Amino acid sequence: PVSALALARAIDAGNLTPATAIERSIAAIEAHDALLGAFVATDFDAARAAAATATGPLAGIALGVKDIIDTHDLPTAYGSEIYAGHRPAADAPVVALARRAGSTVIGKTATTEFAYLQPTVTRNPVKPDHTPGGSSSGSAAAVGAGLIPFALGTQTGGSVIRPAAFCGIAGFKPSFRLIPTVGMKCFSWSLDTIGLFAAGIEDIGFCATALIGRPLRVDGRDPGAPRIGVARTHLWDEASHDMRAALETGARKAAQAGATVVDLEMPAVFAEAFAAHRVLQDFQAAQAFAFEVDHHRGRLSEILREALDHGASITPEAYDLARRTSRQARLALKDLFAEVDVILTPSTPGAAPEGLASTGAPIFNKLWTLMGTPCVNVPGLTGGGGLPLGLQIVAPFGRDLRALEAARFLEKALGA
Ligand SMILES: NC(=O)CC(=O)O
Repeated sequence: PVSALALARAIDAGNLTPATAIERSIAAIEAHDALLGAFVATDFDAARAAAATATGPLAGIALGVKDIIDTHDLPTAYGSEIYAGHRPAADAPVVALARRAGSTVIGKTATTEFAYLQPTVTRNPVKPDHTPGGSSSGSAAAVGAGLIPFALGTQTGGSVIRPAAFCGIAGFKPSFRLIPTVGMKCFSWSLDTIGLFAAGIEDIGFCATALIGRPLRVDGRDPGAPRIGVARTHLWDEASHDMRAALETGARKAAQAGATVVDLEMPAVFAEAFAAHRVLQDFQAAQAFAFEVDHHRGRLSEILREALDHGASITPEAYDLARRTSRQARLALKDLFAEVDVILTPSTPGAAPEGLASTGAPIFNKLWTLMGTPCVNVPGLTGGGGLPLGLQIVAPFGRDLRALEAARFLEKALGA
């Protein structure tokens, strides 16, 4: 993968121009994307024109925008034929902010249908006969393949952390509502979160700082060793042998690097909140997609129709109970983080599944998306067969810098 921070430093030093940096990304996309299938729309002439006058911290940084997020100058189809050729009148605010910071939107990256579970055509950059994960498939694959240094994605279940893990790159799902979701096709208004993909943790911190103007950089800093709680969760039996070994390796190397590492028992309320995620998500999606169900039901995938029908069957009382359970779990987080700074837990059940029929399971992500806590995928480990395995760092709500600092600590402890 290409480091956004290294590119920005070369440009700042006058050793590279933004135009040349963008040409490199264009050449890489032209050379490799026919096989990878990471992009669904590009406009290289517009990208060249933007790069020629780019200024700001992200000048020369080619940005891939997940096609669930509106752009005014590129079609936005949300991964569905229903919206083929759809041209929003305006950029989503997150895209406008990225352009304002100097980045060049080089294309729209492939999303699964409406950012749910029906896969798109994108392949895994490490092993093309495996899935790159979803729903931010194109963004993770494009960064993982080194085509671009920075991409935007979204997460409602596990759609940033899981593909980042499968593609061997850094993924950041910030605290809920840190970045505006306006202009992103809504799936669930209580869960939808915009996230970032980049080569490593320092690149994420650099891009996030430039994008939203918060001090989130972790390069050139040493905040000290974090106190880490290892959470195997109630889903531990679903983790593969490789992922179990990876978590133990991450815990051991963090301790060797000076971190305090303890095992965390997750109270039952978190398993209840995990179950509540589906109720809340599907209930909201059934309403968010009322238009598509009423006008284009036959053009929805079976897996999405099932979720929307399930959502339509949920009573307001059951939905309200799910919200109460979520609130109880968020309150219980205070106790969980009493003795530790961050939580270490798997990013996925294992390595990227073979084939493109599934984007894998978001089971190690959904709880944290519901909690609204900042999550970071830390790359660096691999399983049998050489596929990447990601470890997830979770920090308390609003402690995004702490999440990134601990993620950088772990990334260094793993050898990067
Ligand atoms: N939208 C989502 O987050 C669903 C998934 O995890 O793939």
